[in-house]
This record gives sequence, structure tokens and C-alpha cells, in this order.
Amino acid sequence: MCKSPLHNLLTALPKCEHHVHLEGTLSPELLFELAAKNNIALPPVSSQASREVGADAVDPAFASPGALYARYAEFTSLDDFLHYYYIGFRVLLTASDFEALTYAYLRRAATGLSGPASAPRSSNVRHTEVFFDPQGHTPRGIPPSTIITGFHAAAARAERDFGITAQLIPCLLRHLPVSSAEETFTSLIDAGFFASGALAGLGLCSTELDRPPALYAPIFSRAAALGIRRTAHAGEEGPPGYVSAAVRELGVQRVDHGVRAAEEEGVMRGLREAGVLLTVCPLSNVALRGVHEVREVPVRVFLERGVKFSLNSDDPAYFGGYVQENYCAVEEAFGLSVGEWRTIARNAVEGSWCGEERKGVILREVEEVVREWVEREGGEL
Ligand code: HPA
Ligand SMILES: [Zn+2]
Repeated sequence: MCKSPLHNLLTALPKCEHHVHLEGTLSPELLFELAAKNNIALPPVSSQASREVGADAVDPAFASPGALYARYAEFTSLDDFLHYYYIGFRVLLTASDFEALTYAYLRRAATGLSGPASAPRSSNVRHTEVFFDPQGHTPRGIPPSTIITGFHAAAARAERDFGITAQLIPCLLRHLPVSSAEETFTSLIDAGFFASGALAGLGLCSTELDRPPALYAPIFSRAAALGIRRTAHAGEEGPPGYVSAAVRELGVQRVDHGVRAAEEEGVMRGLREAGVLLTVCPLSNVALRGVHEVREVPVRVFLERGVKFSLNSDDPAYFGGYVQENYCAVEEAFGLSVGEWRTIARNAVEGSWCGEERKGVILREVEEVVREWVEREGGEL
């Protein structure tokens, strides 16, 4: 629980999350549990065990969940994190593994609970749009259909149980050749996953430096021609110019992270004029050393310049917080007003891809929660 007087408003505020990687919700505990169940070898923790040809390098972080958590607290960069993130993929094999992973995340996002259901609710994500990385699974013999089946089974159950709605977005991986991204995108189209609504849009992630958005322009223009919504990670480690390139050359409706846009007024103006929403992830930025502390995330600058953003967890199992913890960290760092939180909550709903009817429902909930708070506690709107 954060120390802010607005804490109870922040837990009650209806939220939309647009930037969370399904594989980034894999906790160290579940990683070890699935490795044991699926008989998957993790990197050896001592040189005794690593003599085979092609074996992983020795890494004492895989000694226990506690050792992994300690290593996660010391990430030095995006690529340092991605090394661990992709190792985690290995334990996910079956549709039921993906269903378990998805349901645990949705329950936590909707209720704040990871333990017993009797505890009071302390988070209120009403709608979430979740990334996954097909190219991290197909080489292991796991087709996108396995992930999509598991995800939607969990989403249906979580909607019944908690009233949260969820959509799924594949991200193409920038550390692999562009030809692999093209093949992946083509196979997802051919399988009819976009046309059926099983996939809600297209994303782009992984290593950013030296992978300019323009490399992916042909794929994204194909997506545009097919009426597929688009988003891309940009301006996390990469320069502000990558943010404007994502908007101009990929035609994205959202930019994931985008925080380095604040370094250039012209880039901010472009975002404002295009009405693009940034999916900002404050605790992720601290964990991966983009900033030293949340106070350096340009939240205030974006609010003052009218650049829209939502607040998100990115990879909550790796970065020490879900959406709720990100909201609290921002409030502790900036002390925003009730009116500013209302703007953030409304922009998050409006930047969602869930359809006008659902957006209308959540917007009304936002207004009700804010109105009740102001009537009870006072405060500026
Ligand atoms: O923050 C991120 N950036 C890029 N790629 C990613 N894949 C998972 N999380 C991230
Ligand atoms: Zn991300």
C-alpha cells in the first residue's frame, strides 16, 4: 500500500492496461513449478552440471526462485532483462500452461490478489490488452494456436469470475531477422486469427538499439491495408526519432514506452497532433535503468503538453509491480491531483481497442468513482 492520501482512489479507479507481456507475468515460482512439471532443464547453477556440448552457461540465479528475484533486481539494460525473459519461455509448453499463466495475471490485475480470495480487492483493471511473442515459441514447436487457445480459455473464465475483459496482441521480435517477422505475420494472417478477432492488433518489441522502425514499415503497411491496429515499442532505450518514425513509418495508433519522446519538443508535438497514446511503464523504466527513479519518468511533462499516456506494468513478474503498483509509484513521485488521475484514467479507456460499447461502460465507471471520491473527500477536478 502506498502512503498517498489518494491511495484508495487509485485502487478503486477503473483501469485499462495496454502494455503487458504475457510471458513477462511468469513469476519465478511458476517458472520452477512448470520446469518441474514439463521436465525442462534450466541453466545449471554450478560448473559440475554444464559439461555437455551446447549447454547453457552456468548461472547461479537459477538456484531458486529467491535467487532469481535477487538477479531480477539487478538488471542493467533491456537486453540483460531479455536474456532471462526468453529463458522463461522454455517452461511454457501446453495450452493449459498458457491458460494458467493468463488466468493468474488476469486475477491479479482485476483484484490485486495473488493469494486467498477472501482478501479485499486492491486493484481494478477492467480491460487489458496483452502481448505475446510468437517467434519465441514456434522454434520450440509451440504454434501460436496453442497460446491463443490457452489465453482465450483463461480470458473467458476471468471475465465470468472478475468482470475483466482481455485481448491478445502478437509482437514481432526485433532481435531476429526481418524475414522471420514477415513469415510470422503472414502465418497469423493465413490462419485467420486477425479476421476472427482472436488477435486484436500487431505489436513490435525486443531489442531496440540499432533496429529502427523503418525496417518493419512493409509489414506494418500490410497490416494497415488489412485494417489491423498497430502499436510498437519505441523510445524506451532508442532515441526520440524512433518514436516519430514509429508514428510516421509504421502508422501506429499507440507507442509502447515512448518516454524518450520528452527529450524533443517536435516529437511531442507530433504525438499530440496524431493523437497517439504512449503506454508508459514507470517501474519497468527504473528496473531497466532508463531512469534512476520514477520521478524522472516524464509524467508531468506529458500531462502539461497534452501527450496522452496510460500506465502499465510491462513485465510485472520481473519488474516488481503490477498496474496498481505503477499507479501508486507515480502518485508517490508526483502527487497528482484527482483531476489529473481522471484524465489519465479516461485517456487509458479511450486508447483501448475494445470497442465503443465496452469503453462507454468503463468511462462511466471512471466518472462514478471520481465523483464519489470528490463528494466524500473533496479535491480539485
Ligand atoms: O520492455 C520491453 N521492451 C522491449 N521488449 C520487451 N519484451 C518484453 N518486455 C519488453
Ligand atoms: Zn514491453
